Amino acid sequence: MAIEPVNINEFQELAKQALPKMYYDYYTGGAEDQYTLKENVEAFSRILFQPTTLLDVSRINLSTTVLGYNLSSPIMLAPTGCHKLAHPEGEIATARAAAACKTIMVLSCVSTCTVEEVASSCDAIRFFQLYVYRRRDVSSQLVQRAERCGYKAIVLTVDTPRVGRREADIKNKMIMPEIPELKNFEGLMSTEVDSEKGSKLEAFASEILDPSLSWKDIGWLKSITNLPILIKGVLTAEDAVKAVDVGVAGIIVSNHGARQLDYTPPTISVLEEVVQAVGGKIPVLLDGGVRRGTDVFKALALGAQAVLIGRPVLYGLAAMGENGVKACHRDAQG
Ligand SMILES: Cc1cc2nc3c(=O)[nH]c(=O)nc-3n(C[C@H](O)[C@H](O)[C@H](O)COP(=O)(O)O)c2cc1C
Ligand SMILES: CCCCC(=O)C(=O)O
Repeated sequence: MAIEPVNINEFQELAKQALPKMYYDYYTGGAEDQYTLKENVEAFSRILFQPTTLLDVSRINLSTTVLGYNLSSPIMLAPTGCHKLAHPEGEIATARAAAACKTIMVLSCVSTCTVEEVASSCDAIRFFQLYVYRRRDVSSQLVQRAERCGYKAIVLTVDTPRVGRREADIKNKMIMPEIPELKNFEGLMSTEVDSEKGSKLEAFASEILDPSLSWKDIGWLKSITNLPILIKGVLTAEDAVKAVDVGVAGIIVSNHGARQLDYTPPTISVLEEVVQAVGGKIPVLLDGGVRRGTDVFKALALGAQAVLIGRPVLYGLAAMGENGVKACHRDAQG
């Protein structure tokens, strides 16, 4: 079916046609029953507008700022792993699209282009997403490399003490990280997995991720970087208050695109609670299920400074490379 995509769902269809089933399932899937996966999208549909009319909308301005950086619209690119599974140019194509769209790209630390390659490919504003490894020295070297090559903030993901049970990946025996290489770790840590059963990603992650990560480690992270730190994976007022107390620069309300703990609430349903707890002290961002402009508007109306899109970027990349990412960023406004 040759279609001219006009929205993210149509890009998803193109990505499905373009990708081997193993990779499409990895990108699109969620954890366990995928209850939260559906809810992330459907919870947006349950919020309706009460529009007022006869307002002058002849001049509108979608631009905003995040941590002082100017964005053309309040839609950033969420960190997602392994872009070379979608397209041979990998994260470089994504970064170029981010630069063209004047938005911020958050580079995943499980990327298939190195932090340096992405940095030198274009002048996109980049944040660096961090997982904390059992080998703290590997985490700190990555943070220092990101800082040296101009990343503007560290996004610490806190919802992944281990990788969620993604049943499609288990069935498919998902072979990432062997193909393609997780280039950031070259010379730092082996990415070979000694497991013939199930998802290699899950086996790899349980070997490397530090499940003891806790609030006290924010102090450690602050001690190794001067960059502002955002915490990604907050879903309650209680954690939002703790995040403010430990002095981070921002919060991302996220359930990891429903790939981690299933039966967490859809992100849009807890946004208001988090925003109220934060009380304007630091910016609150949101990701999870954002597929079009009305979703973005709902998140802003409930207090988010901006949103991030995860899968839409991968669908665009798989369908049409850099141009596809640009088109999906545009379609997320429409
Ligand atoms: C294939 C895939 C890989 C991801 N990899 C990462 C990652 O490396 N680090 C991270 O913090 N979040 C990761 N995420 C979660 C995203 O940053 C984001 O929270 C989520 O995709 C948002 O939901 P959406 O896909 O519905 O937009 C990943 C998500 C997907 C779909
Ligand atoms: C070790 C984590 C791999 C990337 C990831 O976060 C995801 O697939 O959701």
